[in-house]
Amino acid sequence: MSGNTWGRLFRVTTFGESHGRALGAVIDGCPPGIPLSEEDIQQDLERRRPGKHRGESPRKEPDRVEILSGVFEGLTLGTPIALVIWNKDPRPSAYEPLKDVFRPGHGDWSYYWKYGRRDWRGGGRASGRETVARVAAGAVARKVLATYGIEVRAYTVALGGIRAEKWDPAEAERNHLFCPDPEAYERMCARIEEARREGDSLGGVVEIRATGVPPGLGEPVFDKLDAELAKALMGIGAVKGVEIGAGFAAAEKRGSENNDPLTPEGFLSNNAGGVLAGISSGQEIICRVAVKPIPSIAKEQKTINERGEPVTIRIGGRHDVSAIPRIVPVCEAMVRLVLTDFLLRQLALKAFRTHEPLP
Ligand SMILES: Cc1cc2nc3c(=O)[nH]c(=O)nc-3n(C[C@H](O)[C@H](O)[C@H](O)COP(=O)(O)O)c2cc1C
Ligand SMILES: C=C(O[C@@H]1CC(C(=O)O)=C[C@@H](OP(=O)(O)O)[C@H]1O)C(=O)O
Repeated sequence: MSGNTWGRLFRVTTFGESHGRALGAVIDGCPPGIPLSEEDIQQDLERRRPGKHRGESPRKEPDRVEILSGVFEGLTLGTPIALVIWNKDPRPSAYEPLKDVFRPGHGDWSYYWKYGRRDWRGGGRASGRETVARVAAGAVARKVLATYGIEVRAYTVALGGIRAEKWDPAEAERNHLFCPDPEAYERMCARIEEARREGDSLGGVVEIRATGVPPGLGEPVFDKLDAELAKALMGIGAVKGVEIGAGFAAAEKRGSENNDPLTPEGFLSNNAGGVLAGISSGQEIICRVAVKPIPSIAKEQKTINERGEPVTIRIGGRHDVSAIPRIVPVCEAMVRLVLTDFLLRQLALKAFRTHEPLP
């Protein structure tokens, strides 16, 4: 396994480099009969696309997806779905001066040691641009999950030290805000602008919530739902930590505070974040990811080149000040891929348990 494929029953392979010809995904295992159009996928890609706001990379990528296979007369066929997004605005020449220099914090150094050579054009496959393919695949998962009433939404809850105090997704959606607290949103935007002027970058925290998840999704030991969520989210570039439910705060609580009491009307709290013993409890699934500041910054940094010589660099080019907000739809996509895979596994188990006849 080359590490480019995700999932067991709903399998996703992504391909492509940031400054190559195209990126894309092949999805194997999507059930037949799901309505799917390029427009369905496009709406998710639009939220991730660079160049929309100040503080985001100004690279102008239309990020138009083409469905090459697996869909006929507007419905999935059950056969592999191939999606492609052509790169329209690569500018590899901007990376010529960095060709043999390792940018601190990026994948240049570690890719060099793994492969012995690397695509120096913008981080190649280590680029955040790879996530366009995951968001495209995640849109297909969104359509599958919708047939069971499962929805996933994510928002930024902290950025550059500013915390959201409110969770008002309806308001955020109405005004296209990446943060569910409009007041914190304004301060976050100002903080991004400030960091941009200083030639620096910012990190933050994204919270992802999944509603409508039935109890029973997950596996008991290695493929625990929380383990797979953590793996999927940690697999996004710049993500450095994952919490489920109370997460690290659970370590500070007593059992009497941390347990979620059960009543005939349901659970009284959700410190578990919707996962018990690796299997969904039927409560909302809640995860948070810690996103590090963007490594490519205009401020002066010390590094070395491939000959081991010391070099001082200031990185120019078209970089985001923060992976937030563009990472928000990527987090949603990854959670959708995990839930879709587990939904299909549980449906297979349920059909067997109830001995549903085959045609
Ligand atoms: C949506 C998104 C956008 C990103 N934009 C940039 C960027 O403009 N410049 C940059 O140097 N890194 C950017 N990154 C972060 C790097 O891709 C990431 O730091 C790199 O792959 C190294 O991986 P690691 O941070 O997980 O160690 C972005 C990441 C994501 C997910
Ligand atoms: C192009 C996208 O993000 C890129 C992520 C990225 C990186 O190093 O991660 C670096 C920048 O690209 P470039 O290689 O052109 O300098 C960003 O623009 C995208 O997300 O579509």
